[in-house]
Amino acid sequence: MPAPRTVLLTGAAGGLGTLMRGLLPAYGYELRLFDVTPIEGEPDAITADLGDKEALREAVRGVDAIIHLAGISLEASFDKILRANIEGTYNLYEAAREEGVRRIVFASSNHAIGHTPRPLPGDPLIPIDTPRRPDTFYGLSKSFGEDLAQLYWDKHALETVSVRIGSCFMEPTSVRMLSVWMSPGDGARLFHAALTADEVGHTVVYGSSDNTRLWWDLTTARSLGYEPQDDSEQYAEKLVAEQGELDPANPDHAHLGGHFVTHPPIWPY
Ligand SMILES: NC(=O)C1=CN([C@@H]2O[C@H](COP(=O)(O)OP(=O)(O)OC[C@H]3O[C@@H](n4cnc5c(N)ncnc54)[C@H](O)[C@@H]3O)[C@@H](O)[C@H]2O)C=CC1
Ligand SMILES: O=C(O)[C@H]1OC(=O)[C@H](O)[C@@H](O)[C@@H]1O
Repeated sequence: MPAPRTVLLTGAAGGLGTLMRGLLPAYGYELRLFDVTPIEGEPDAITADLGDKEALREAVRGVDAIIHLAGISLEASFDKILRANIEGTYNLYEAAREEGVRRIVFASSNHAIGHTPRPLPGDPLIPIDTPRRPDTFYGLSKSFGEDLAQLYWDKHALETVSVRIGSCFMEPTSVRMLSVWMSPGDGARLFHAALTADEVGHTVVYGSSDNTRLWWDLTTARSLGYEPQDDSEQYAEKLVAEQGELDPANPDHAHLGGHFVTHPPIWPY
């Protein structure tokens, strides 16, 4: 596939979308922005809901690829998750199929496998083909998104890289995040690799930096050409001093999904 140039960025108003709006243009992409929340200073951004099939069809028309970040990013009622993440992602894939878009990079999440026990020091890394074990309706919607991506590859030759993102923020803010953090710079490197790698079919990868305390295997991400540059360990001393090391007897620390397993943060809207 020729390297994409015009890329639709859904969820462009959100935290990750804002970081990627800042970083991806340096790779030569022209971003078309889409979000239900208006974006200040971006008069050309498309302000629409993932439930608006006509707006989606227009938004995807003529783009070379899509980075799909839009949706509810924490736990919410099943009805809300159904509309935004399940139906919304389906609507996006249908629009992409109808308009002949060749590749989607899907923001999946570690919460699709959040109920997996976290590896203890010395245990093997979690492989990419570990069974899905969602920790929330939110994680379940990401599991659905990965299956939808597989269906659209097998049936319609629409390619996807599903990125099971750990935590992509400026800095890690918890001891758990030392294992799952993806620096914004590494996030942009990974999205760029996912947009440009040859023949990805449907490839699932973990999205994180090359953290000293990494829990999962980055082999499939690296196979796309991703070369992470960052490691959360520089933040470890401060965070461990404040919070202590993870305690395997604490249910909030026992699984990949952390407190999403026991006390998931609820989406505010
Ligand atoms: N930031 C992170 O560390 C991680 C993020 N992700 C995924 O990456 C994506 C982006 O995450 P964040 O930026 O952190 O979330 P966020 O909540 O800051 O941004 C999500 C954006 O999607 C938009 N949105 C929600 N429902 C919509 C709808 N029905 N139609 C159109 N737009 C809608 C919101 O307005 C918001 O701007 C999400 O899909 C999230 O599940 C996954 C794992 C970790
Ligand atoms: O596990 C995590 O830390 C992250 O996972 C996600 O899927 C959420 O969208 C993000 O807000 C969390 O911070």
